[in-house]
Amino acid sequence: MSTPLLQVTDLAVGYGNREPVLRDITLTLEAGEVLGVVGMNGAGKTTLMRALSGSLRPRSGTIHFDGKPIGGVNTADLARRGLVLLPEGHRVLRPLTVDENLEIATMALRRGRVRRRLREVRALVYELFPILEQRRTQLAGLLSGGEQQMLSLARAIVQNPRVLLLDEPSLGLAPLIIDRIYQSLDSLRHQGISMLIVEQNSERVSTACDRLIVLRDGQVSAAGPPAELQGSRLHHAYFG
Ligand SMILES: Nc1ncnc2c1ncn2[C@@H]1O[C@H](COP(=O)(O)OP(=O)(O)OP(=O)(O)O)[C@@H](O)[C@H]1O
Repeated sequence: MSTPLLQVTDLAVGYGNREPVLRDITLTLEAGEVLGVVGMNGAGKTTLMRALSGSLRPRSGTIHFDGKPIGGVNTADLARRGLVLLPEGHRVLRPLTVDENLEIATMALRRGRVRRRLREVRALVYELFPILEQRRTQLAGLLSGGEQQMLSLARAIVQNPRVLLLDEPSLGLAPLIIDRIYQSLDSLRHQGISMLIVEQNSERVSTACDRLIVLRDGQVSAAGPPAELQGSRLHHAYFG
């Protein structure tokens, strides 16, 4: 079997001197796969994302990306290697226009050929989200919540990810907009981007992922194909 893109083994993560929030976390993300991670409030989902994206150092255990250990590697270096986090909430530069938001994200890539990359990025992003093209000269802070989430996702895509870590991409959005976001995730998947999607509610992510992992109280309480994690099994995994 090929090496998984992400391999997390016996991971423990915590804050300060307190007891670890996450314990014994073992999971894999294969190339081309979409993995859903769900669980109720406080289960540790965001903490997992922080550990995977380099903002929290593991207490113990290992994280490998593309076969190499990455525990302790910082977020910017991980993004350059292709492991990119879309954090919770809409991270856009509110006083700048949509187009400027894309431009800044592209310039942050540091290497040359920014102009050419910017042309590619615009073509890709505006095909994925035609509404953003209509709004390209509008200030990001004046966009709707859904449009800000699209722009936030666009800024992540600019970084050319191999793996996208998405922390509650549907948070606070209307059902129609959530569908729009998930459609775009589906097309990114067809472009070869692997994803780990965290959601509090399993309903929407279950339709989009190959495998679902449930976290409860900092540990994996169930894992399997979404079709097998439903009803009382899912309820028990969430609540015990
Ligand atoms: N910066 C922090 N400092 C200390 N404790 C924290 C910090 N962030 C989270 N925690 C604690 O870690 C535990 C897990 O929180 P986390 O945010 O990872 O859960 P979550 O599953 O993402 O919840 P939510 O769905 O509400 O975002 C909680 O008990 C929380 O209080």
